[in-house]
Amino acid sequence: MLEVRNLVKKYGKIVAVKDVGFSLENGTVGILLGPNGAGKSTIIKSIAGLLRFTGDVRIEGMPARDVNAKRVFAYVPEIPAMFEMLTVREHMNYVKQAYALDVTEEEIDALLERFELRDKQDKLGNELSKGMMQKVSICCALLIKPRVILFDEPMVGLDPMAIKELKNVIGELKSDGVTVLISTHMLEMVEELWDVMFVMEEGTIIGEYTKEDAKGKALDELFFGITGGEEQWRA
Ligand SMILES: Nc1ncnc2c1ncn2[C@@H]1O[C@H](COP(=O)(O)OP(=O)(O)OP(=O)(O)O)[C@@H](O)[C@H]1O
Repeated sequence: MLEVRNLVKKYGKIVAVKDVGFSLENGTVGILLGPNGAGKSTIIKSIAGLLRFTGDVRIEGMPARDVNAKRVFAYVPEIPAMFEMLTVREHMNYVKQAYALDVTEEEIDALLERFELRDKQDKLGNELSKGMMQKVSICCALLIKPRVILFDEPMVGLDPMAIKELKNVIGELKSDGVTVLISTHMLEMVEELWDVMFVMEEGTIIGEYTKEDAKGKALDELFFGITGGEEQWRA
């Protein structure tokens, strides 16, 4: 479960996130939608503990900064950060050791296989394409077996096979009761996955809809309805 209360983030005089609050139950997929600059990444980075902010963020009921919360939390950033001199497999082993995970080499093999990285496992971080880095980042996040996972624009830069696999993974996480929050512009990619949609504009959540509220409407139809139409979005 993920709970966010009274989240405010300022960059100097710019108030990027204005008193945002929402919660996501176990086994639900929340989607953060909104135009460029709405504050989506700032929310994701605040939850991930990468920014100073005011407010309260709880992971499985624990303050997000608590080490026990961090143990069950994973974050896949928009721009993957690699260790230049570690191979793909060494990245996985690094996470395994840092989190003292009880995962086998076979489990690592299976994850690498899923994301077509098995034959790239000996490549160094600085020898990878952006899409490969993203896939390594996803594999490292999944290795933790998190209870709460955040994805910032996860589909951008992935090839169709990886997008398909990622969608399968998100479906499996959901069935396993994991809480998933995804920030994205690619509405069509998350159409079958979402349970709750949070529409952001200028640092606030201006609309929150569940799949039941949507009554079969497509995600883009709902989104453009709330934000004032497709023309405004494209402007
Ligand atoms: N490091 C920073 N310093 C100053 N202002 C920032 C910084 N990062 C973001 N902002 C500002 O905060 C606001 C929210 O930005 P944020 O990146 O959270 O939006 P976003 O919804 O994720 O946008 P996008 O869809 O373009 O990724 C914007 O006005 C942006 O200019």
